[in-house]
Amino acid sequence: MQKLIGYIGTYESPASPGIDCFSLDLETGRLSAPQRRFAVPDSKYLSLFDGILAAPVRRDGRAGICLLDIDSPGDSPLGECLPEQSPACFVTQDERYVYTANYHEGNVLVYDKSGKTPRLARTISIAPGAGCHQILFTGDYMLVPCLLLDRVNIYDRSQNFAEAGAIPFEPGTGPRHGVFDRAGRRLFLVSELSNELFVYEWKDPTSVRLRGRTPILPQNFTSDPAPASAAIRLSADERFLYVSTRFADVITVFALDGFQAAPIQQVGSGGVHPRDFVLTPDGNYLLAANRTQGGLASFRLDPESGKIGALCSSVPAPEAVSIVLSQDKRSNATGAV
Ligand SMILES: O=C1O[C@H](COP(=O)(O)O)[C@@H](O)[C@H](O)[C@H]1O
Repeated sequence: MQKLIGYIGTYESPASPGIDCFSLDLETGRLSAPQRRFAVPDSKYLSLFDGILAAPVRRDGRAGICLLDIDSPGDSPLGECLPEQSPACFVTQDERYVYTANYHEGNVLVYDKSGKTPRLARTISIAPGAGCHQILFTGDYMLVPCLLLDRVNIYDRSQNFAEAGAIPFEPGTGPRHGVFDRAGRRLFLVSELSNELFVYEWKDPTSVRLRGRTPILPQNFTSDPAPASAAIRLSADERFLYVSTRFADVITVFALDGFQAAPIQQVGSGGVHPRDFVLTPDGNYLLAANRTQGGLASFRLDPESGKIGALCSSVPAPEAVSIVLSQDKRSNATGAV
């Protein structure tokens, strides 16, 4: 049986005190019931790189990041660094550094993970209330969607993170998450407040051209609370784009043709509050992390049309915030996670 192993970052609650682990059967789409894997409170957004999970953590009134070895049998972090007041909402990493975006503190922190314990190497303070929500890299440039400033800030890593420009938005747009295509030419951004998909042609920070802007929801759609688009993912073949919207509780599929993005389908996320979702590397499944009801839900994808098919499986995942997938090294083993 071919399986993928996944990890779920969560907001801390009695039902979600740490990071859970689950498996996905790649033949049937069946999910195993998530089980506690790491003792990390408020792990929220996970990043997996070379077998190491980086996650936010909150401990004893302090916050920061921890590093976890997914191959170690233990449930404790390899190391932690706690310089923050509240955990970050986004984490990413490369060979040497872990980068966090903190919505509440309005900053980006860079941690050096070359030692056993991560060390704070750099603080890029933007502004309290900036609502920094994500970090994207293309070439030497780092982009930070600042949801509450209606701006995506751009920094030059090769120049010690010097400011290199910004992409401005109209007030009340709320840019939240984005994704570049592999060529680094197209930048797709989703806005949480105006619920739109923006398509940019990127050359460098001085040449960022808006090529398309599409509403994600039907024109008169209302909900209480207001709809809040969240995650955005590009299919491996770069033909389709997927966006989740909380409070509408839908995933919207866009077909891409160059810089054109046309909505082709909108389906329920299998629960309530789809804060994150992922696509499996084989292009056959979409897994949605519904935070408040419905938990983790797996859907069959049609790689040809890009459309989302039947719900295959759903399992409880209270306070799910993010999902990461890793190839199961034991994919032919019978033992479940
Ligand atoms: O998407 C959102 O995220 C922010 C920040 O997340 P947090 O995990 O750091 O609290 C949240 O506050 C905002 O309301 C929400 O829409």
